[in-house]
Amino acid sequence: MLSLGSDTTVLLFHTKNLKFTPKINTLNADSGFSRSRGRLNYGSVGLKYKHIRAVGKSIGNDENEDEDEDDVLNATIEKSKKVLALQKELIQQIAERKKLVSSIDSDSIPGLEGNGISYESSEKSASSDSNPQKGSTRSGSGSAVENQNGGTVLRSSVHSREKETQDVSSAGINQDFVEQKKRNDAEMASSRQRFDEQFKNKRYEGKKSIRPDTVPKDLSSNIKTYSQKFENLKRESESSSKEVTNEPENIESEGENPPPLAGPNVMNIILVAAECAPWSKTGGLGDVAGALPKALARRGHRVMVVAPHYGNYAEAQDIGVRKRYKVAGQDMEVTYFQTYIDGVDFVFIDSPIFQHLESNIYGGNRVDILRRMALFCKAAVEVPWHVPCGGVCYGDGNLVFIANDWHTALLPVYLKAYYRDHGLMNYTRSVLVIHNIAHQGRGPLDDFNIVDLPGNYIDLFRMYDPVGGEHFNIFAAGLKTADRIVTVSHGYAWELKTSEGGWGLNGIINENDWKFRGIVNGVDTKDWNPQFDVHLKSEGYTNYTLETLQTGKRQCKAALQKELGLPVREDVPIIAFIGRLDQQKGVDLIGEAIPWMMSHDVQLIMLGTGRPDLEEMLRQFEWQHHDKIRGWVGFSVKMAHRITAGADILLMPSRFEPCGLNQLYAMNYGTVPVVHAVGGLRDTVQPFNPFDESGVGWTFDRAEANKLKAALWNCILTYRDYKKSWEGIQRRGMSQDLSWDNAAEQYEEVLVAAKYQW
Ligand SMILES: Nc1ncnc2c1ncn2[C@@H]1O[C@H](COP(=O)(O)OP(=O)(O)O[C@H]2O[C@H](CO)[C@@H](O)[C@H](O)[C@H]2O)[C@@H](O)[C@H]1O
Repeated sequence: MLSLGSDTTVLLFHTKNLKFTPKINTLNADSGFSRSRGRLNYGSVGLKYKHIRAVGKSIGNDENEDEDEDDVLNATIEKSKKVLALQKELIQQIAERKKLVSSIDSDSIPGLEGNGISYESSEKSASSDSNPQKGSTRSGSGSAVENQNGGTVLRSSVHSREKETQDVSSAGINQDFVEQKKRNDAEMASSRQRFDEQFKNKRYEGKKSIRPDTVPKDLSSNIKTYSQKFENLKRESESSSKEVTNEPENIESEGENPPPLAGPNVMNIILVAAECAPWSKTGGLGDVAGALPKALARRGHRVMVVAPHYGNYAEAQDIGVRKRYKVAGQDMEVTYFQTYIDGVDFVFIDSPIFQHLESNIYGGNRVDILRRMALFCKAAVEVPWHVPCGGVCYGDGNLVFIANDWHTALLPVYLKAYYRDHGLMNYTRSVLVIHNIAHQGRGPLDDFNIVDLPGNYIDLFRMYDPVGGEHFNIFAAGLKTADRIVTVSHGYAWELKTSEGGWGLNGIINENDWKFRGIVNGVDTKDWNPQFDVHLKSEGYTNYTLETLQTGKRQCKAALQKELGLPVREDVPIIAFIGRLDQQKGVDLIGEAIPWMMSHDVQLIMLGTGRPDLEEMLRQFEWQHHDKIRGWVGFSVKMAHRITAGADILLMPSRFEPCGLNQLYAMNYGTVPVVHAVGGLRDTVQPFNPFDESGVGWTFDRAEANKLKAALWNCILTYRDYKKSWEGIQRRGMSQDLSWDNAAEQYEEVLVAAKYQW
């Protein structure tokens, strides 16, 4: 019989399933060998399954086989126990680490007052190990301590903070600190890496231990028994770990889940936006800020959204952290509110200048808005240092910010000017997303004084165009400074590089083409899903699915007609428009087409706010055609959902449309889009082809009323006379995977590219 020395770190197996090359240290030949077994060393992938036996197929008598299977089972259970012990140990470490960090004063970040950043806090906050600054041991400023996991944290005092402020040089940055910080960085990074690896390996081992696909194939017959025993062990472990702390519940249960989809690319991501649904929303940006982070979190990343605190949000708690920042020479205090929903940390920055603006986010004069956005970006960059989420700050290692539109385009600039230029936040990157290039944060060059940057930074903002002459342009500076640029569709990515579509920034975008990419937005399939939509649960509306499309939609249509006081008729097509009333959305083209539309048997429902003349136009049309038109002037999320469900056709004659979300929502609800083939609309609405019954809507190639009418007419005809084709269009629209998951995967590629860019 061929046997193995039982203490050898060895493998004996002849399985085709395991592809690594084993080291055979000891191998004793014997007669009557019936199977191979031994120990596996997975060292090359960081796993040490020293006590698992890999059992080869087959040969041998039954008695031995039973015995061996028992052995195998016992070995597997033994191994499971060990993995659980490891998990417990990890949980214990986390609990201890939490205790440690909560006892640490976070005020260890040096003052950068000359650049408008000041640090005066009266609270205690936890700090992450990954923040190299916090490990600074500059004399008098604090003492670095190594925590159990190899991370380093700093104790500092109010005294030390004052001293730091005095030490700030005329350039605004403490040079002593920077030098010391650079020396510490390497040490800190390797200590961080040690911790990460230790953590990762333990998590991985935990996962490996129970995923059937990681158990050698020959054990498959035992998996059932094994799983049963493992479940018992797990339950045991669950009850004991809950006593330690409630947070690691996730970590422990990770053993049950597959590894994160992001695999080794898992990182810390902070999306920063001026609006975030459902708390604040004027349009698509709010939707994206509310949904994309959740999809990134589903891939295994640690994700945070930072938005201003415009109102009192029931879910968010004041975490008691206070910081002060200077904006245009004025000292401003911010506080932080935080909540955790669907795997994402939502952090709201509170300041008197944001309060009560929830329905007027971009209100006020140019300077007011600029001051708000400057304060917001300054505070947002430091959130990973100051705001503990689940007890631990994100820190600035392995971190990527996602800034959005001109409102947060200052963030990449601050990240560079205040930190990266001074050897701080070395492992932090920024990505800037263009949702709409038409708004750029333009102003006179004097606006540079408001953003508090070193004089040499003015050139990043300086722009010239034939209309505005020389001016100050925030978007331009953000695009140049960000590590990567994304826009929200491929079509718009192409358009942005043209003089017609780039709105003066096409030159910069072309120069930075190497770091620029289009990624089509997705749909929040929890919020915008006819099956679960909370706005369809009352007043005659109903939830529906692909299977119940016909009955469900019919019921929603009747409820909508009833709610709006239109004749309740099943046979008349309802045409809808939802959106901001401005030049971009082409509402005026609908206005031009209304006399023609009214000559046909249709109903038209328009929901929007914006330009006063266009709002007035909506009211007028309703007044003139009261039996056929409803023009709802206002912002109503509930009505947007109900219209999307109850209408047959959604009109989007946008002059330009970076992506467009309403057409995606419409298709999800079996509502057929008729759109101008531009930007993201062209990417997402495949025109109907009656010959092969393909496509999901209608498109027209120029933003002109006649083109709109022609496309709409074909659509109405199909609705009336070709019911089968109509249903096919609806079904194809609903069957698409429009979720954020695809987009999140592509964002991840961009974030990884940014991470490895130096
Ligand atoms: N009166 C009203 N009442 C209730 N809800 C209303 C409303 N008016 C608009 N909405 C809602 O606001 C959102 C609008 O999203 P869009 O993507 O169509 O446009 P927006 O131009 O704001 O976004 C920009 O950013 C997004 C996100 O990247 C891009 O898709 C888009 O092309 C770009 O112009 C939708 O959720 C819509 O239902």
